[in-house]
Order: sequence, then structure tokens, then C-alpha cells
Amino acid sequence: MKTISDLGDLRGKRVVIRCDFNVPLSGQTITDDGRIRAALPTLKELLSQGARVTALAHLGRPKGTPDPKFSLAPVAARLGELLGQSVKLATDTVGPSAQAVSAALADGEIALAENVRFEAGETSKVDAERAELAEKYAQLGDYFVSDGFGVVHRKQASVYDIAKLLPSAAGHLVEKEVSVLSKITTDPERPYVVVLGGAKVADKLAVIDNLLKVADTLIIGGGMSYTFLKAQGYEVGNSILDESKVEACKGYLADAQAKGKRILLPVDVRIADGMDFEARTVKGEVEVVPVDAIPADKGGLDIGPESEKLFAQEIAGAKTVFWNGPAGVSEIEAFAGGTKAIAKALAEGSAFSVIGGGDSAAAVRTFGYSDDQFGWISTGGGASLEYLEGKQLPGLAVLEGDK
Ligand SMILES: Nc1ncnc2c1ncn2[C@@H]1O[C@H](COP(=O)(O)OP(=O)(O)OP(=O)(O)O)[C@@H](O)[C@H]1O
Ligand SMILES: O=C(O)[C@H](O)COP(=O)(O)O
Repeated sequence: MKTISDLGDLRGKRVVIRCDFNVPLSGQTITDDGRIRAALPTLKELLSQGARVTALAHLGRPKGTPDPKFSLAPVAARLGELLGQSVKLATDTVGPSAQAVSAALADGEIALAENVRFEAGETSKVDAERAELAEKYAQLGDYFVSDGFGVVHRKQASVYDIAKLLPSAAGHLVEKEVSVLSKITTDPERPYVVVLGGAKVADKLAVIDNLLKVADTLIIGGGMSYTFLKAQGYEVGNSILDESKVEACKGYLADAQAKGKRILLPVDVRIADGMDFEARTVKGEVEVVPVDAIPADKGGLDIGPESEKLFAQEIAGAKTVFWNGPAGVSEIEAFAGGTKAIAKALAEGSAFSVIGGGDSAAAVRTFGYSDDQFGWISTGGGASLEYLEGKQLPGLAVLEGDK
């Protein structure tokens, strides 16, 4: 993989950089700026070399059309503070504003184009549509630097297609992530425990098959767990559920048993009528129930205390732990217990721990842990998981070709 030093002298050169600025927000407030901080080493190096930098990034999952809710405005402001210099945000992604803002850059200046997912071509499954958008991105630079590790598993225009058009290199964050993750992929100290949670159920269920090949134990909490509980025959009320994956989960459970691997699921859960995520409030009373007693009109929003003990015990005996996805809705105090228990077990245990994912990383920092209490806090959620599975990631593979 080429790195920035392979690009030669960048003074006065226009560099397009893909970052992962998909930070957790509460309204317009960034609740964890870890992903922005993680981009600083590469950005500072490019700027100190005198490059003219146009950054591309996404926020959330807007549907290919501008949506003010997903504007990168809070990111531009925070990035400017952290860099100590102004970061001009274009009002569009590749239109007249982005072109003007990018063309006006002086040496050592940086601009940010609006959310790449405001363009339908960005995530299109049609190669020609992505390529057409990538051509427009490529007009904003002479070189491309890929430093958004959290998105390198996406075959998207600003991650993959643009790298085919410009001389390209990996940034320092991508380099560092790959070096840590390759260590635990090729030769993890065992027992190796993978802890999964979060809400991207469809994405993350898809990686379980392959994770079962590498990990000794899979611990499953959070929104992920209800599809498994359903597969075990439990009713899950109005908890997050991917009905279409229930059969697949039955298969994973049988497969794990056949391979002598363990899948640990919650034995109890914290339930309520629901929640208002924006207001960070609970609807109805919070109760703890065993997993066989979730009422039809309530949903599981965190693992319960018995599950916390069970999971913490397993983590304490591990030599390597990879954790992606909160065990519950950790943004709401009443449902943060499970995620806190996992963070505590990792911080106090002796395993080499890697935490992946925007929300998981945000959670541990919110609980007051510092990054150095863990082996590595990865900026990748899905990306780290797919890397661990041994999959080829499009955004990394494309950096290996010559242009
Ligand atoms: N039981 C649950 N029901 C509803 N939402 C849940 C539940 N458990 C966790 N969540 C939510 O999952 C979200 C995080 O999920 P996600 O899969 O995005 O994890 P992540 O660590 O941010 O990884 P990535 O970086 O891949 O997005 C949090 O906002 C949390 O509130
Ligand atoms: O949060 C993430 O994992 C990355 O920013 C990728 O986001 P995505 O899952 O919406 O592609």
C-alpha cells in the first residue's frame, strides 16, 4: 500500500482526502470527536507540507439528496478548532460551491465539501454512476489520500472509485489501523473473544459466519442479540429484530456448536415501552426480565445485570478481545449499564483489547475512560469487523494498484 511519503513533494499540490467524520451527534452537538481527532496527524502533515487540501466525508445515511440534518457544518467547525485554522465548508459536494472553495485554497489551507452522501452516485450499486461522480471529485485534486478507515469496507465513489482516477496513497490513520488489526487477525493470543452489539443488525449479522472461524467465543448483546434470541425461540416484543435473519441465526448457533465455539447471548434484559432517542428519555418504566419473559408490548434496550456478570467473566479470561457495538442504548443512562460493564471488564482485564465503532468508542470516552486504558480504539466499526473476518476491503485493495 502506498503512503503519503510515496506521493513526493506536495507543496502547492491539490490533495483530495477522504476522512471518516461520521461522528455521533446529539442535535447539532458532536458527542465524541474521536474520529475528527484521529484524522489530525495526516491533515496536519499535508497542511504543513503546503498542500491545498479538500476533504470529503459522509455523516449518517442521507438518501442521495441534500438533507440539512446531515450537514457537515458541526464537523467543519470542530475540525477548524482542532486544527487551529479555518475550514471552509462548501454548500454542495461537487457543485459550484465545492469547486470554488477548493480552487480558492492557498498552500496549507483546507476546505470541506458537503456530505458526499448528498450525491446519489456516492453509494450507487451501478459502477458507471459512481465513476461519474468520482470524476467530479477527482477534479478537486491532483492526488487522493484515503484516510477514512471507517469506510474502507464500502465500495463507494469517494472511497473506491476516486482512487482509480488519481495517484493515491493511504494516510497515517489507515496505516495504523491496518497494522493493529492485522496483528490480531493473523496471530491473536487465545482465548480470543469478540463482543458484538449495536444497531446495524443486518450489516453485523453478515460478519458472524467468518468471525466464528477466527474467534473462540462470540458475545452478542445490544440490538444484535434479539434476532438470535428469536432464533432460540424467545419472543422479543418490540425490540430491534431482523426477521429475515432469524433462520441464518439458527444456522450460526448450530455452526458454532459444531465447531466447538461458543456464542454467549444475554440471559436477562432491561426493557421499557420504548425510548425517545433525540430527547434521551425512556418511555414507561425500566424493568429487568429474563429473556423468556419479554412482554409483547415492550422492548429490550440493554442487557440485564446477570448478563453483565456473564459477559464480564468471559472477558476477564480472554487474552485478546475485539469489541464492536454497545450492549444497549448507552446514550441513555438507564440503558448504559451493559456497555459500562463491558468497558470496565476490558479496562481492568489483561487482554489486548481493540474497540471498534463510532458509538462504542464514544461510549467508553463518555464513561470517563482514556484511550490508553485499552489496546487500541479503532475508528472503524463495520470496517474493522470486515477486516477481522479476513475480507478484502475495496478501499484498501484499490490503493494497492498502480496508477
Ligand atoms: N437494544 C438496542 N435497541 C436499540 N438500539 C440499540 C440497542 N443496543 C444498542 N443500540 C444502539 O446501537 C447504536 C450503535 O450501533 P452501531 O451498530 O452503529 O455501533 P457502532 O459501535 O457505532 O459501530 P459503527 O461504527 O459500525 O456504526 C447506538 O446508538 C445504540 O443506542
Ligand atoms: O460509522 C461507520 O461505521 C462508518 O462511518 C461507515 O458508515 P456506514 O455504515 O453508514 O457506511
